[in-house]
Amino acid sequence: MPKDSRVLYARLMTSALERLPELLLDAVFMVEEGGRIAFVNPACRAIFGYAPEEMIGRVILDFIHPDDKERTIAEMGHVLNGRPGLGFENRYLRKDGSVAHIMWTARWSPQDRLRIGVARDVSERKMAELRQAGMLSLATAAHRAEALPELFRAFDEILRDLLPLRGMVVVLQPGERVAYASAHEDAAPHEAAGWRHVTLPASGIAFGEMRLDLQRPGALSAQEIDLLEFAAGQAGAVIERLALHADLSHAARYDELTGLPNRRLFQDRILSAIARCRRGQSRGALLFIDLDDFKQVNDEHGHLVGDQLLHAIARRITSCVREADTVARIGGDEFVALLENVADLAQAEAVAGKIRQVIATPLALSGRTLQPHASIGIALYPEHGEVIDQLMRHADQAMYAAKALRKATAA
Ligand SMILES: Nc1nc2c(ncn2[C@@H]2O[C@H](COP(=O)(O)OP(=O)(O)OP(=O)(O)O)[C@@H](O)[C@H]2O)c(=O)[nH]1
Repeated sequence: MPKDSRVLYARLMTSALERLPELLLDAVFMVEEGGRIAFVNPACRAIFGYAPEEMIGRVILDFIHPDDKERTIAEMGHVLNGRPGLGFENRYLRKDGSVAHIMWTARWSPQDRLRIGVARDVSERKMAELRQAGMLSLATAAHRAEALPELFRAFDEILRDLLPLRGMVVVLQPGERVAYASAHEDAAPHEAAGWRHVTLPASGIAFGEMRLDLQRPGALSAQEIDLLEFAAGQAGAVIERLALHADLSHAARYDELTGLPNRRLFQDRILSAIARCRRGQSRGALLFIDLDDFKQVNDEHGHLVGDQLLHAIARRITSCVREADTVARIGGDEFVALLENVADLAQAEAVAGKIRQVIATPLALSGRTLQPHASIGIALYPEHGEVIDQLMRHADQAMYAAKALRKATAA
């Protein structure tokens, strides 16, 4: 290099080096042993929102996010003991109150008795990582949820770390039923403007809304809106799954035509009724009710009228027993009634007589009048059996005997 060029180059280098603190995009700090800031370059304004003169002379810990103070003090101790700090990350509070995620390199200069630190704003990368982790947490919570309040409580907690969220209300259709609420008492009503409403969708239908009380409702970033929509999509899928589960679980235990418990649920009910009778040393009765000549109704008037009759019979039997008693449909035209705290056989017979009588009331169906009849067999706990099979067999046989007697009398 010619001498003139070398001189020019050296001059340029000196000038650039002199202006280096202003040119750097990272913030360079010099911090005294006690933590007081001795110097910071102008880059601090873009990163922290403060001018250098607002930071110099103050203790650096005052700017740190309260939750990160403890581990930052520990890290400072390591640097002071001569271990260079590389890649340490913590959070600072900007002048506007928002959070800045910072990555540090720092070393202790013994002869200057200063800690030299270079701070890089990694907020964008950090937020992207947190959002990614947040989405995973939302999906996991959605996968695990067995009830909606539990789901929205988890969502509330996850979203609070990622959004300026103050409170959340979830309303479901129909009827705007509030499924979850964590809003502050002094918050504006969640129907008011200022709350952000996000639709809960599933299979193209809106199930309701998540309503969010945000510190800056109008100024969410595209990524924050994506996150909210992801949460809403996950919640919609859970609502759909729980509704389907409720449907299936109901269908497994109840008879579709009459709405009465089916044979399976009846088995559970009779088991617990027997246990209660045993504990309370009380008596229970099992009534086996079978319609007479029901096949004829189907044959003469059609299956639909048969269905309507079964539905009406279910209502009629139910009207004769106490609320705590169980009426179930266990077969085509077979019903059972489970009566607890029965004094004696006479009392069970009185209920059976009432059922027989109510069933026999003439019934107008699709323009015809039907007069159904039923045969009823009774089994008493513990006299006729102490386990289900014995009781069922006894009631079944008693019903057949009653039916045979009726047929013989009618003949
Ligand atoms: N409409 C309708 N019919 C049903 C249903 N389930 C079973 N059935 C019919 O109920 C009838 C029961 O017939 P049976 O057990 O012979 O009883 P029944 O005609 O009442 O004769 P007895 O009990 O001897 O008096 C059959 O024809 C079945 O097809 C149902 O859900 N709806």
